[in-house]
Amino acid sequence: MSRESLVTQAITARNNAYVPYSHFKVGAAVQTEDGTVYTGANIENASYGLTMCAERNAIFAAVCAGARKIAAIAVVADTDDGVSPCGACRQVMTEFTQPNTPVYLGNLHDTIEDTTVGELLPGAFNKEDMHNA
Ligand SMILES: O=c1ccn([C@H]2C[C@H](O)[C@@H](CO)O2)c(=O)[nH]1
Ligand SMILES: [Zn+2]
Repeated sequence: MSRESLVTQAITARNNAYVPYSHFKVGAAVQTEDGTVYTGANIENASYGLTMCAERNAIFAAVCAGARKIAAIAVVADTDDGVSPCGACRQVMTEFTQPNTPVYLGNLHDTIEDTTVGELLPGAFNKEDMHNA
């Protein structure tokens, strides 16, 4: 699947964002190692801190379906440049990817910035660091 196609699926997923507080819709799509795509959108709550980001919803959908390895991630929002994932999402991306896993940061105007999970969170804490786990 092309990066454009993954971004297009993230843009479609964004339509279902639930954002009555910020009015800032975000969409995400992740491709697993077998090629299946899972999508997510941000879901807010009257208790603001319970909000869940689009990226994590997409990753968790893949993991709930049994996937453990994610091969590519796309995130989109109505931003001037590609949207920048929050720190929590960067850490969750790290759990199911490799440092060189591509991340496509898009907007609604055909911008796609290419980066990687390792560039988004250098020096991330990861499960290989935990000798006793
Ligand atoms: O990468 C991001 C950045 C923000 N948000 C959401 C959280 C909240 O609903 C809204 C404003 O922060 O955007 C995401 O889903 N992903
Ligand atoms: Zn986030």
